[in-house]
Amino acid sequence: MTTLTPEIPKRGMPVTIITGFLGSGKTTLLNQILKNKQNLKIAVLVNEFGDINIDSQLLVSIDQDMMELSNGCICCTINDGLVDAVYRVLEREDPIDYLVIETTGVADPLPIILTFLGTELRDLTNLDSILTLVDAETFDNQHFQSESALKQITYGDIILLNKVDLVTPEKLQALENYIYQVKVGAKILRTQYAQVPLPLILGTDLTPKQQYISIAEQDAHQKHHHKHDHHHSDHLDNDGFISISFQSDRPFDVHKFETFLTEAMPSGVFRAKGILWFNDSDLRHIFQLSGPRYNLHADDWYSQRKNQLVFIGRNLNNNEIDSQLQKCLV
Ligand SMILES: Nc1nc2c(ncn2[C@@H]2O[C@H](COP(=O)(O)OP(=O)(O)OP(=O)(O)O)[C@@H](O)[C@H]2O)c(=O)[nH]1
Repeated sequence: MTTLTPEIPKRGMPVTIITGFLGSGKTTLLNQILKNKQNLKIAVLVNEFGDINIDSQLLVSIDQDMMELSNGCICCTINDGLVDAVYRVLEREDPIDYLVIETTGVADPLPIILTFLGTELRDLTNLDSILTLVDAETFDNQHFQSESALKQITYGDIILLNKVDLVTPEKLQALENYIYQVKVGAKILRTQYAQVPLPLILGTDLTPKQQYISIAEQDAHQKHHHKHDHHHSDHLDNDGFISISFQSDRPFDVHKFETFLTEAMPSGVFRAKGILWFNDSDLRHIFQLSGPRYNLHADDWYSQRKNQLVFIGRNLNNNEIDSQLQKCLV
């Protein structure tokens, strides 16, 4: 990772949007940016699909420049929340150099792009680039039967083909060929743990703004004539992903939890993450499940001990997951 900081243009607060499907490495990239930002004052906006914000607790630096938007997706249900949050960043007394937004894994980037280029935010901000993470291990030409996963590539100014450590060179080449088919002339960077020199991804001014401004103007014109707003994203219906959360002030029995993972995890779960408290440990355990893999790693508690878990997938039964987890509590 180079230590150079990018040249940031002066007009309007630059904004970079990080998108990519569930578990592709968005929070990992955000952490790389925060670790290597040097003197750049970066504000971070993290949007999570579930009603508990796990990601914000896993960021390297959590301070007043970080805002969470949980319990909905900024591309649809809580778009107003996005606008308000951006205004709060703009109104800060000590000016911010750069805003980075992490979207949910099921977000359609277009409504978010249009929020920046089709409102008065257009003059106050400078949409710099859309970065799209692609999980090289789990992504294929079925793109999880998710329209959003495909749109994330279509609207990505830079595609970070991540997790290259988990696949063969042949699979990587095949994926690149597929991405070039979906997006002619795509800019693809191969990454492991989203490591990339910051000047390659920040301050690049790659978003084709004029193109989106025309779409926004067309939308406004159609709205004026009472036509349907076709850029409202209905991805939740299309893609069928739902999120289930579990919280408890009691610890888990580690063996029971492991049995849950190996024997009772519903097959519809595509992504899970959590901060776990086990009765026989003084450490907090970060739990990550993404596609076929899961891992647990331990570090110190910074907050009151409790269990917090989020499961994202299709056809999930809240009661079933809840009762399985209740049984793991001590
Ligand atoms: N082996 C490997 N694991 C990776 C790589 N990048 C990220 N991961 C792991 O993949 C899991 C998911 O990474 P995140 O950065 O949380 O993914 P995300 O896109 O933010 O996930 P959501 O916010 O839930 O959509 C974590 O366990 C990461 O440590 C990589 O390049 N190689």
